[in-house]
Amino acid sequence: MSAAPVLNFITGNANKLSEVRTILEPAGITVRNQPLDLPEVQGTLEDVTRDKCRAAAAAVQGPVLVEDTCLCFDALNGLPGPYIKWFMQSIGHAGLNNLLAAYDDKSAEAVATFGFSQGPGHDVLLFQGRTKGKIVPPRGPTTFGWDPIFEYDGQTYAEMDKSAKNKISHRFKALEKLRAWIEAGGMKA
Ligand SMILES: O=P(O)(O)OP(=O)(O)OP(=O)(O)OC[C@H]1O[C@@H](n2cnc3c(O)ncnc32)[C@H](O)[C@@H]1O
Ligand SMILES: [Mg+2]
Repeated sequence: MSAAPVLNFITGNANKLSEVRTILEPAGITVRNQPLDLPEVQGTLEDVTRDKCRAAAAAVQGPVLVEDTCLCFDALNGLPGPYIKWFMQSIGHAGLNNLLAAYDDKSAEAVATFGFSQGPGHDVLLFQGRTKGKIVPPRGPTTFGWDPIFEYDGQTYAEMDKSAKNKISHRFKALEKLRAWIEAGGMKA
């Protein structure tokens, strides 16, 4: 019998860590964590995650999992995208709504891109999940980032039960791909 898979998820975000654990642990995958604050380059969603993963592997000198989350507004050709963290910190929920005031199209996509590396010098494998929704004035608890302004099927992420979010979220869809790869023996290759 092979040993149960263990991932070292490098993130400083406690909410992300909690969702990843909730989604992967029922599949028998153990998620450890080192809360390093990694530098994040500018570029495509994939560039950002690849670079973050290489930096994490170099920092811990071993196998790592990282994730970068983007919130892409269709009317703005995908922006703020990977820069959503800085937009959230500087203009908040109201400012993000105001960015779309001039447009009828409020549609947006939440994207999670996980990167896995066996360690320094190894390739970075990407696992991406996308969920479409729309940007609305905030509703629900303000526990996690932009959850209150991202509406999916009539409810904001913040209004949904955690278990409901974890069945349709960008993060869940990306982790389904990661889980399938692990179950196919990918981590041992
Ligand atoms: O250490 P890392 O993993 O980088 O954690 P972070 O908080 O810096 O996260 P990102 O660089 O991926 O930036 C994404 C931003 O989007 C927020 N965010 C990520 N996932 C979210 C989700 O599912 N719902 C709401 N907000 C989310 C998060 O709080 C950040 O402000
Ligand atoms: Mg970050």
